[in-house]
Amino acid sequence: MSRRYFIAGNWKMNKTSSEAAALAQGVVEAVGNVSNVDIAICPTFTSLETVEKIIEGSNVKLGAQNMHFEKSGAFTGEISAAMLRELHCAYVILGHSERRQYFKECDCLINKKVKAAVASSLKPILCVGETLEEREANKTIEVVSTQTKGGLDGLTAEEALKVVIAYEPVWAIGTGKTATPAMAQEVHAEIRKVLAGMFGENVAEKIQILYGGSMKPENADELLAQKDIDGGLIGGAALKADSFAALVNSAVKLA
Ligand SMILES: O=C(CO)COP(=O)(O)O
Repeated sequence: MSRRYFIAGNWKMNKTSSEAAALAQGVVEAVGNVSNVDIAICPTFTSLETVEKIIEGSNVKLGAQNMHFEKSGAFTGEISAAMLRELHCAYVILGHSERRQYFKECDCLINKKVKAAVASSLKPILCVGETLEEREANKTIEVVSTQTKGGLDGLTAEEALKVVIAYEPVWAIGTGKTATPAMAQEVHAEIRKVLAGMFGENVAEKIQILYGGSMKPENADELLAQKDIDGGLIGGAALKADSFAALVNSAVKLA
């Protein structure tokens, strides 16, 4: 496969800076030398600087969990792309279902953030995924296609190559319920078709599409073995260095 595997940890609103430092240290010790798989950890804003100092010089990259699309200004409580770049963030998670659900983020807003991230040389990890209700109404492909198109609207093919997509079925996040490898593969293949339609097949073949939703060491091998699953965006299992390392090692075996 020409695409590299990518394992990213989304720590969500967990870990104080001192706790984050300990976890980052554990991750670096376990997988900091891995070179054939892309690895990132995404702590809270308040821990970015601390974590960056720990992972510096290793193969573990830094990511943030959100950002504002404006460069600066009167946006109390918000963080800009330039602020993240100065802390050496390489990635930013955008459009996570928790942001869509609890903070009412829509495709149009997420699209502005994706464009602002790319313009600042931050790689967006654009999250898409259906709710249980949408899956039961057979709307999975429609929802995921709309979110993918909406999030990437107006990007050039060259810009699209800087984006990572994460398919995260909402009903699988934090629930212990995982999409079966076949279910996930089906949606990943559809996302790649949407990308091919927007940017051409050559570009679509190069874009990493991660799976997220109760991914853990016990189910990772089978998920990662699917043709269009290029890695994982990990929540709960990324909060312990040993389980995160086990996930990275699943990818290492297949790489
Ligand atoms: O939302 C997720 C990653 O962004 C997945 O979370 P869990 O791995 O805890 O299900």
